[in-house]
Amino acid sequence: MNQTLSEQILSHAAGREVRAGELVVVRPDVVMSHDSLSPSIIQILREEMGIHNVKDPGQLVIVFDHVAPASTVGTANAQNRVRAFAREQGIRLFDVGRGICHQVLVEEGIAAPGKIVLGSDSHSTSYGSVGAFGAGMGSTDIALTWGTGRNWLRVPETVRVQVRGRFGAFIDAKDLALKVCRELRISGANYMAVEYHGLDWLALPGRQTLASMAVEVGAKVGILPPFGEAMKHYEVPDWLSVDPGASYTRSLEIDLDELEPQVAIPHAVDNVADLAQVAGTPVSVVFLGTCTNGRYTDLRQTADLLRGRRVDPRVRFVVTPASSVEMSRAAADGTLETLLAAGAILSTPGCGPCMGRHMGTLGDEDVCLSTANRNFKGRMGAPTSQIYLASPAVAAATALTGVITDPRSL
Ligand SMILES: CC(C)[C@H](C(=O)O)[C@@H](O)C(=O)O
Ligand code: SF4
Repeated sequence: MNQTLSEQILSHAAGREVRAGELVVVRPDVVMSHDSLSPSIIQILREEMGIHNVKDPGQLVIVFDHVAPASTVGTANAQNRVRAFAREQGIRLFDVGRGICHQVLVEEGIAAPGKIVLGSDSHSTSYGSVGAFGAGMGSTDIALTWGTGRNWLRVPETVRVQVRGRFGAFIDAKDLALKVCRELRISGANYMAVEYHGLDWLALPGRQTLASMAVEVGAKVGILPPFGEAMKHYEVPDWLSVDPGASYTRSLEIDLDELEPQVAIPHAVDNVADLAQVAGTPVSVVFLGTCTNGRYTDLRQTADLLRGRRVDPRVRFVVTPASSVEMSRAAADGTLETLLAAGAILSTPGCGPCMGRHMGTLGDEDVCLSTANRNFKGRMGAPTSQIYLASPAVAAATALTGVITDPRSL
């Protein structure tokens, strides 16, 4: 034994004991793709690889989330082609409005402890929130898996993040994720797994925030052991455990008792500072959403801070729930009503303006405080726009004042 979580999962899949650095050929349990890349995956499969049918339709899932509903005739036609392909091949498809792929696969129980879930999306690290080996791959690799049912992987080395203490008021998993980006930097865990320990008490949404952002330090996988409160209804395979003898490439310790609200400053996710350093920066847009922070708990926390107040008139406050399920929960208990009464603009569940393609694209000189995971130049629209990344609590405080604000000061 003496294995990291990734080594255990890949050993199980390979049918032999493997170690970091080895290559394995595996049959992933799930292969996810979305509206953004499925058209090119179909083209690569059929035209470049000359394979007409997918090997195992039951292994595949397609989710329409990136530009959903379609914004142009081109995207509408592309989505229709993917719908026809999925019907013809018998592939499960979650259509427009169901939500962001990473949220949907967790909600549906498709991503589960010990499974290998490959996705045509870099934030497929998200599946590590439930103890799956979740990894992103490009269109060609995903097409190969569609055609053969298999793919190869290099067993990743692992960075261990040992967490102590508890979050202070208005500080949460997003601040921890940004702090990890600050410490490890953008390529600090290139092709590695980031394994979080000491968070058995953390609820599922926070686990998802952490796992989704692992890719921002270059990681192939971001994984939390599937044990503790949030995982008590999950079935964990008996071969998967936390192995005290596992060896890690690097260990990082973070004390939550000392963690301040963190903000990523334009234009890099690892350009992170304590909020105090950027407090008072004026913004024109606040965006609450994405696979990192668009869940019910994020909406609820924001609504609690906005209740009975109005968003600053200089700010467009865009809210995009991560899924239809999260949105329904927020509708059922008045969370949405509170957000709307405060002046929020509500959009269809999905990626929303995260990639700048629709529903809130930034114009020249716009400054956005976003709960997303990336703030690269031009990511949400105009190259002259700027994106700051922070937690939902910071987003709420900033929406109220029109300048980057510490929620503890409200
Ligand atoms: C469109 C997709 C391939 C992309 C990704 O891989 O992450 C997107 O989801 C993103 O967040 O930039
Ligand atoms: S919400 Fe943003 S980061 Fe997440 S999958 Fe969609 S585009 Fe990518």
